[in-house]
Amino acid sequence: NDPEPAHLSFRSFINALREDGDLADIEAPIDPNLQAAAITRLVYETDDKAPFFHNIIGAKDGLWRILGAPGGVRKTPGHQYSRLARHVALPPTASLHEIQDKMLSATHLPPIEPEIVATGPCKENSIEGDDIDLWSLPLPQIHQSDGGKYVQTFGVHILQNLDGSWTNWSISRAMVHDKNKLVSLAANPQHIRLIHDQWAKEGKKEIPWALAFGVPPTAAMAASMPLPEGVSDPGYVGAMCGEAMKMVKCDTNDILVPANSEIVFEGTLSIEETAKEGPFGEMHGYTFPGKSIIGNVHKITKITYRNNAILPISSCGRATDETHTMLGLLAAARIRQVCQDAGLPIIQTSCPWFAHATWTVLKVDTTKLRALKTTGKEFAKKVGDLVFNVKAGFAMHRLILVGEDIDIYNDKDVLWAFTTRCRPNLDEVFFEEVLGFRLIPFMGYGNGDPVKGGKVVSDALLPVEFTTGQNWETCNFKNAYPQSVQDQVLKDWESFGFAKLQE
Ligand SMILES: Cc1cc2c3c(c1C)C(C)(C)C[C@H]1C[C@@H](C)[C@]4(C(=O)NC(=O)N=C4N2C[C@H](O)[C@H](O)[C@H](O)COP(=O)(O)O)N31
Ligand SMILES: [K+]
Repeated sequence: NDPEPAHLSFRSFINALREDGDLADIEAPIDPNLQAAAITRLVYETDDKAPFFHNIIGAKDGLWRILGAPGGVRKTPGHQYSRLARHVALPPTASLHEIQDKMLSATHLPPIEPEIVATGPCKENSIEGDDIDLWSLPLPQIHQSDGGKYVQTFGVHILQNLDGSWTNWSISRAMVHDKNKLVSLAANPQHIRLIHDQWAKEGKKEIPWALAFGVPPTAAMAASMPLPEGVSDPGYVGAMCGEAMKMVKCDTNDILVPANSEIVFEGTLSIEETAKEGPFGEMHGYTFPGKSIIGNVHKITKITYRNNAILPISSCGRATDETHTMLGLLAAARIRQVCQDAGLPIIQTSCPWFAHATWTVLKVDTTKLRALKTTGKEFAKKVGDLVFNVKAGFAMHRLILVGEDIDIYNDKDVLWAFTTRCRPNLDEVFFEEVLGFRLIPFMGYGNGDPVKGGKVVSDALLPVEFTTGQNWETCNFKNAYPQSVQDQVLKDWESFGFAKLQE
């Protein structure tokens, strides 16, 4: 067991899940070819416990056990988001808004730079040079039609800009390309792409790189979040946790990795060498068999790993997996921050799972809105012009504006407001000149430019909310009856033979 708490140690995190009754310890031999990912996929689709595979067929010398669904959702009422909460040292009952708040909490704090330690658990074992043969490892096949073995679906890529003033962590998938090579996808406007292009412009041939699996959970959350360019993840996470992240230097380059990482791939990201990447079962729920694109090649010079190392995997696809609960939720969080920093009256933002991280719902402070003396059209354009031109907004293709009476983390509330308060076309502002997200099928496999436009701000605020405020009575049990009648109904409810009401 690690001395660090769950948010700072992947192993402590797994133990915390077990204590929460949120871990399925699976001792049976499990095939890394499809079986582990298929179990993980069904876990996401049934909101069940995180699967921990102790006996992966083909595992040797401690490589590896597998943990699936690190950021999945639970069906346990009141504890639906406890796995995400454990990533950020919040209680298992934490709400999505509280998890977003925690991830935004260091936005205006000075960074707490990492502490460099001489060694750590990630150095317990190593393989280097010609001894590296990824094909000999129990590589997971995540989906049947993937173009290769996606060993990387939940590790953290670590790169620095040219002068080392910025360290970027990010999660991007990568598949095995050769015995010591991976090929990854990171397109514009991702920071891996931006850093890659910076080095290329200086005529460099390769970039020092590391890929750390099984990092402190808070680090995985930060890696999934679009922090502003130039904000180093280690210092941000240090400020968030109130203590320096313990990092060790790679043996074959100067990149720093979390000292208790389960597995570390050290090496370089090639500037010139590219290879076919994909297809991959995507976050929007589709695989287009046989469709591959060109990715960047990473060359591994050394692998270091803990005894009995654990590989985390995300078997992404139809909701609800980490590409919705982390990518979507945290992009929405940054959209809130960007709006607030621009002085817009946005108090909460959500990313409904059913929208597969293509929608962000923004809750507006309509008292402040009325003080702006603006109209729906004007306000929607203002929000879209801001959000669709910052990195945090790149994956989102619809923003929905709603008032305070909507619980934006409740799908029924969101859809009720959207279907009844937003008049198609008249209450919507369309954006065709902004960056679009190719991975969404209506973009990459649809009509029109795959990487430009196709975005909209849907104003689901009624005009009266811009002038004098809500003038309607919601026609539901809580709002259409006097409290005395509601109390009587609730008192009699079960005695009349009805089922116990959920809280
Ligand atoms: C949590 C998560 C986030 C992901 C991905 C995944 C998971 C689990 C997996 C690997 C399962 C699936 C794909 C899906 C795919 C989108 C991609 C990717 O392959 N390429 C990419 O460019 N961005 C991805 N992200 C989003 C990315 O981490 C965030 O955008 C983050 O802000 C990047 O950091 P910077 O802002 O500092 O640039 N992958
Ligand atoms: K990031």
